[in-house]
Amino acid sequence: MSESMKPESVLTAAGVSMRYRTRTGLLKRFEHTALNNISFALERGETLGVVGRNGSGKSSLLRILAGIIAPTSGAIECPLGVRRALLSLGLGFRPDLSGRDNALLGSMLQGADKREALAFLPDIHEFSELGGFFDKPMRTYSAGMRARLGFSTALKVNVEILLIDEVLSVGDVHFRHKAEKAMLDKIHGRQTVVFVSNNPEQVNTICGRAIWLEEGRIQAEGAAEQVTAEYRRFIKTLDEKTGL
Ligand SMILES: Nc1ncnc2c1ncn2[C@@H]1O[C@H](COP(=O)(O)OP(=O)(O)OP(=O)(O)O)[C@@H](O)[C@H]1O
Repeated sequence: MSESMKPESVLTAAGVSMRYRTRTGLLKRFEHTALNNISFALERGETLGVVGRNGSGKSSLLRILAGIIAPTSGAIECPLGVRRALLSLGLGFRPDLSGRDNALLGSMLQGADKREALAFLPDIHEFSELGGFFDKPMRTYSAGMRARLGFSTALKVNVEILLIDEVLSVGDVHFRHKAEKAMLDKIHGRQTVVFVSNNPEQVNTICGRAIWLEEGRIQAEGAAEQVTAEYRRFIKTLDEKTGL
């Protein structure tokens, strides 16, 4: 491959570890290693899937990639000015504000100026299919409705790296199909995405490359098809062990 054809890393994780300390009693602390020495490079324009069981460290990794929490050791290297947005259920919404105001705030938090953010609102309203609920406080929303608003807002805003945590797993089938199609359009438009899901089929459809996390370590990394097949085999073995 010539120098000019080489994929360009837009973010790298170098030996990232995350240990959570929780106080479990007056003199007792519990320490848990959620991520253990994770290293990978994210190429500009790629869609990287992250699969793994509950508690394997997927959300912790996304929050670290977004810069919301700092790793206990290791580092995330990302050039200054590269905008990252985390799309996650129940994150960052103000329950007493309406969907409209949250969409406005969310767009501005993700780097849009006020005029741009105001101009996004009709499209966000339409894509989310929230109808009259768009002007109701978000505390009245179901989980699926919150996901619709979050997804529709993130879709509109232009960030270099979109970090998506499980949001396609909620909402009804119609919205899921629509969201998947919109994601694929964005991906073809050279959006860089990290996509976390418990659903290997979905990762296979959407992602080119994938990482499988197991107990905070990278268990496999490579073409999405291969990694998800390995992950499925692992789940099947677990199912068999439990007599399922
Ligand atoms: N703030 C926290 N304090 C203490 N422990 C935490 C905290 N956040 C996560 N953990 C622990 O770290 C581990 C990884 O959690 P994480 O949410 O990253 O996993 P996950 O793969 O996203 O799980 P799920 O699929 O269930 O969402 C879990 O054992 C969890 O209990």
